[in-house]
Amino acid sequence: MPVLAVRDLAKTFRKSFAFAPSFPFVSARTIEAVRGISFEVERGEIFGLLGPNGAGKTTTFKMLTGLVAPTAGKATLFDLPLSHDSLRKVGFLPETPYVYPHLTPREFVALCARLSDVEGRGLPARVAGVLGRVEMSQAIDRPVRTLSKGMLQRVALASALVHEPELLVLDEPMDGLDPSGRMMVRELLREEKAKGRTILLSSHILRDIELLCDRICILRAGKVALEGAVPALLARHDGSRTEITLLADAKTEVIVATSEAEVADVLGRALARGARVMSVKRETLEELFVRGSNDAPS
Ligand SMILES: Nc1ncnc2c1ncn2[C@@H]1O[C@H](COP(=O)(O)OP(=O)(O)OP(=O)(O)O)[C@@H](O)[C@H]1O
Repeated sequence: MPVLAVRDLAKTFRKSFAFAPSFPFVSARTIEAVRGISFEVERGEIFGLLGPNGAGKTTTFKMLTGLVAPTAGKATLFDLPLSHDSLRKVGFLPETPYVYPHLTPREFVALCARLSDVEGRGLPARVAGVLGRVEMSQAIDRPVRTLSKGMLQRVALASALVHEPELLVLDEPMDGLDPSGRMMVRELLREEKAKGRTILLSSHILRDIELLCDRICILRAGKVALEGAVPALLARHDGSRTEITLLADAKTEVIVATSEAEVADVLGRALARGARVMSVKRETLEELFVRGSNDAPS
C-alpha cells in the first residue's frame, strides 16, 4: 500500500485579472494549475516533485495537505481519504512558512507540537531536540522577528518534524539555506528515511534532488512530463546522451553515444588505437529536467 496515492488530481483557479498569453493553459477566466496528475509515493522513499516555475508543485502540495480543494481527482494518505486523522501523520513545510514573529523558536515549535496533540513532560526536551537537529540551539530563545531567512526556514522545518510525522511534505526545504544548511537538511532527511519515514519534497536545486531522491516526477504546465527513478530516467530517456572526449594524435575529439553499448564500443575502439580518454560526461538531471520541461505534455 503506498503512503500517498494521487489519482487524476486537478485544480482550476478562477482569476480576476489578465494573465500572460504565453501560458497556453491559461484561459480568459481560469487557470488550470494542475491538470489531472497521478503518482504514488511508497513507504520509506524520498520522492521529488520537480518542475519549472508555475508548473503546479505548490498547488499540488496544498491539495495534498487540505489547504486547497481539488477541482477533480483524489488523493489518499495511508489508504484513507484526506481528513483530520490522516493529516495528523503529515508534517508540512509550506513554500512560504509563516512563523509568528513575536514568539521565540522554542515557543513556536512547542505551539506547533501542541497543535498536533503532542503534550506531556517530554515536550520541552523534544522541542529543544528538534531545534538542535536543525542547528538552531544558539538562537532558541531569540524572538523570531530577529532571525535571518535561513534561520526562519530551519524553525519552520523543525515545526514540521516535531510531532514525528510518518510523511513529510516539504515545499522547497532548502530555500534560503547556505551550503552547510543544505547539507544539514540532506543529512536530516536521510536520517528520517532511515527511521522509515516517507518524504515528498520539491526543490529547484537539482543537485540536492539527485543526491536525495529515490524517484522523481517532473511536472510541466500542470501535467506529469516524466516520472521514475533518477538513474533509470537518465539511462532510459530517449536520446539520452553520453559525451566522450578523446585525445588522439594531439587532437581532441568529442563523440556522442546514445546507448550503453555505443559507449562501450567507442571506448573499446579508442583504447585499441591508443587514444586517451579525457572525459565521459553523462546527461545530468539538470539537462533531463530542461528536456522534460520542454517536452510537450499530451
Ligand atoms: N490562488 C491562486 N489563484 C490563481 N492562480 C493561482 C493561485 N495559486 C497558484 N496559481 C497559479 O497556478 C499555477 C501553478 O502555480 P504553483 O504555485 O502551483 O506553481 P509552482 O510549480 O509551485 O511554481 P514555483 O516553482 O514558481 O513555486 C501558476 O500559473 C499560478 O499563477
